[in-house]
Amino acid sequence: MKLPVIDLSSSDRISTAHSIRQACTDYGFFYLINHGVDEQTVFEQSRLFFSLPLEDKMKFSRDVAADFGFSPLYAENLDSSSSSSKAKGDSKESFRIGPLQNQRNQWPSQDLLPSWRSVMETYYASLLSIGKKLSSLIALALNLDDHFFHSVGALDNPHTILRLLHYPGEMGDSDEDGVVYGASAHSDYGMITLLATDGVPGLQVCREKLKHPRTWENVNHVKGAFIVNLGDLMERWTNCLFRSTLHRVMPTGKERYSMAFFLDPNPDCGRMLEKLLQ
Ligand SMILES: O=C(O)CCC(=O)C(=O)O
Ligand SMILES: [Fe+2]
Repeated sequence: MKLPVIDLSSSDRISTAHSIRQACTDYGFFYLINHGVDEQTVFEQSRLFFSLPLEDKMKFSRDVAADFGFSPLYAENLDSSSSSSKAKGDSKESFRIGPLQNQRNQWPSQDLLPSWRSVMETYYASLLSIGKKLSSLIALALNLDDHFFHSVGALDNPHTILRLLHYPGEMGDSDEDGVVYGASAHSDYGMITLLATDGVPGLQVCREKLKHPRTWENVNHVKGAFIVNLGDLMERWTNCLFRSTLHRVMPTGKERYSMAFFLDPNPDCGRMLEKLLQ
């Protein structure tokens, strides 16, 4: 599948906004290039964490209340329609980092992984800044003022999550409960997701989520590009003009790493929006 490419460094914001509008209407997915971030050292740190023995990783096991920290293999099933309680979860392990100021974040100690926290914090801050730039382009793409998402408070203490992912690469052997996925079919929930992948294939999208049987197309890795996709909230906010596209990760037999940054609004901004629209 050939997704549109958006150049974040282009000085022609109007034409960039036009391309974003087209990409979000047609696909809900696009590549973002020239964003100025090198994610290789972040991938290295992520690999270091996931290479730790399971018992060490479990010490950072997700705090249920805050949803931050480590989540082991099969702990999660992203496909809400696969309701069988027997169904095996997704074949991936993950580590979630919430807003940097959140006290519930779990950080491996300096003795364990000396550069981990600082590398993650720097990456997090860069992604937040890219996400904010992108949201002003998305506002322009919706024929709104480029400060729109700022002015409704969406980007004031936004609800951000950086999710480091590791797919061990085992081929999902199907059992009586069905296939084991890397990440089962889902759409993201919020506003914008910025995804960095390591070049190992597996990510697929389904452009027509209401059509059955579903057709899945591979999303290729483009070196240095983020894969951007929109979440359900953006689809809803735009009355389905922009798409929140169904996607999944299939195991290919190869180990795979990715990092998803979810930029979701401040949970209170809905009230501001409602007032604005009255
Ligand atoms: O690992 C990937 O490429 C996709 C991950 C994903 O879709 C998610 O975490 O929401
Ligand atoms: Fe996703």
